[in-house]
Amino acid sequence: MAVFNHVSFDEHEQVVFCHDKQSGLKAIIAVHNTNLGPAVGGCRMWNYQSDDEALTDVLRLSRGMTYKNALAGLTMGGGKAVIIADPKTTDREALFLAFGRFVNSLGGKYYSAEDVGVSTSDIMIASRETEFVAGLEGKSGDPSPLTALGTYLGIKAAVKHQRGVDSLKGIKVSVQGVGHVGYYLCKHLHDAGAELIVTDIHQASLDRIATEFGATVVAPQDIYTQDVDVYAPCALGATLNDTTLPLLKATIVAGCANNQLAEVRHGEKLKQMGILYAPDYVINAGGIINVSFEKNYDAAASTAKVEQIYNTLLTIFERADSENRTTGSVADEMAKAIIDAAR
Ligand SMILES: NC(=O)C1=CN([C@@H]2O[C@H](COP(=O)(O)OP(=O)(O)OC[C@H]3O[C@@H](n4cnc5c(N)ncnc54)[C@H](O)[C@@H]3O)[C@@H](O)[C@H]2O)C=CC1
Ligand SMILES: O=C(O)CCC(=O)C(=O)O
Repeated sequence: MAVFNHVSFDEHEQVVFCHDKQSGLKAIIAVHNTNLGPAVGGCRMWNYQSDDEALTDVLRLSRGMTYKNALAGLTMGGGKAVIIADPKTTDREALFLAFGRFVNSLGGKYYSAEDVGVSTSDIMIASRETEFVAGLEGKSGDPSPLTALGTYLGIKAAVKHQRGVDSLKGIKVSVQGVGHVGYYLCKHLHDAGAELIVTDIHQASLDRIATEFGATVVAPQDIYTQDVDVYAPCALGATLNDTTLPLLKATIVAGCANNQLAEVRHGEKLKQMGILYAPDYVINAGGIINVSFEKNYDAAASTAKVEQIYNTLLTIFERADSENRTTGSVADEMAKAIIDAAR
């Protein structure tokens, strides 16, 4: 398994492979860039099919955090961790204590938090071994509601830019993945009068959304072909790829998932298809913004900063149009300027 020659290696500062025999923990922590401050990003727990799949994920996710944190105006670098294990594992205490010890061993170069498969209670366990975790109960807590708020405002910005309207009433949105963030996003969209078409691989999560928000439920493979205005990817990454793009009927892609584009060229393809893409790390920054308030938590200040995502996206959309570029390349250029200036 190559690291330095890996296709997703992007001058990462440090990649740490962690193994704890007693708990069985197998994890990888990737510190991408610390120009702006200590690397901060959540921990994902997933049933990776191979170590290489886990490495690819953590390299891509940590790079995304560097760009996300920079563009959100945070004095934090980018990092991420993955734990190679079934996210439904019930015996989690030893695992997260061991994870906390590895995070601690980095001495504050990397701060961890929640991501897919990892909840606030897991991070609370890790916090018994390290101070370098965030998203704790009694402090900033679960980041998902703020990620959902930012994503909802990002959808509004995209609709405003493309159609010139402020309201989401009657707008059809397909949501792929109704977990922590997807649930709160559906609530915002439902309250705003949008029509929801949802999918997930967990029936119980779907039942809740159908009951509470009157959403139409479709099978996972059918989500791409829905006749909707907006497709909101809110599960795992790389769902915008050669197979799915030709199926899309939506004219806007705006969701909370990290690493939505399988490759950069899929951003070009979306542009050619006339589909407005809200760059993932811009629209989904609400959680990390909330986490950045961990030390002196101030809900109003956090919410106000998350609300800035709306204007940041409008700026990106307008620049992409006027310069005839993809929204992703405009966002990357803006983020890189901030990261390089801090070097
Ligand atoms: N939780 C947060 O605050 C943040 C989350 N994100 C990203 O947002 C996405 C969702 O995160 P969470 O809601 O926290 O995770 P989650 O694990 O609570 O929810 C993900 C949902 O997607 C479903 N899912 C998985 N594979 C699927 C498939 N093939 N088709 C349909 N559904 C599928 C899962 O069953 C689950 O319900 C992830 O990509 C995460 O990295 C990004 C920023 C912050
Ligand atoms: O929201 C979080 O839990 C931390 C930030 C993060 O990992 C992310 O934005 O992907």
